[in-house]
Amino acid sequence: MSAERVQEELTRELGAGRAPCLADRARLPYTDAVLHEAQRLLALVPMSMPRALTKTTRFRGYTLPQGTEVLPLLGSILHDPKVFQQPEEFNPGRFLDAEGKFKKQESFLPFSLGKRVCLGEGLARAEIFLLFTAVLQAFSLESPCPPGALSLQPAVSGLFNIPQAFQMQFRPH
Ligand code: HEM
Repeated sequence: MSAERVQEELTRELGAGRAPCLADRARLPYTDAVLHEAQRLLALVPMSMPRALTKTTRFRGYTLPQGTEVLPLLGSILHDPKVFQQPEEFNPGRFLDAEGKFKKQESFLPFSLGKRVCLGEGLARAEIFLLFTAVLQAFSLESPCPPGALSLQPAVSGLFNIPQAFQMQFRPH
């Protein structure tokens, strides 16, 4: 989906007026979908944190001895083509149902899951929503070069996926 189209939809949904608060999330499904899709595509922590097996385990025909290090590949879940078709494309529609309501995806796991799930998930999700909605409601964002020329591939990929640096113009609405 083109950057212009996403921005148009966001401007339509957010409108002008006071900056949204967390209670507004439910009435801003498109915005929520855009923020989920940005997190999915970036996959900030692609390998989660290393684990070690506490006991010898049989898995898919292999015997893995106690102590084996395991790296859960969150990036491969977030880019799984069986769940997210054309996973390298930015498409907020993945998180919307036919009526335009926000649709949860079980495979949306940028914060991992289980006992060691990210402790800051609630805070991070709140901050992302509040910051982006406040900025997008007050400004139009424009790229000095054609948005299609910007690479969505991370500049560095390791423990974290670090996005490419790019320039952006902020114009007040
Ligand atoms: C978009 C932002 C963030 C993402 C995508 C993220 C993602 C993650 C991931 C994937 C893990 C590894 C979980 C695992 O081992 O299975 C983790 C762990 C952790 N995160 Fe975050 N995180 C974010 C922001 C934050 C913030 C803002 C805080 C604190 C205020 C935070 C605190 C922690 C802590 C303390 C752990 C270790 C939990 C444990 O091992 O028990 N994170 N995070």
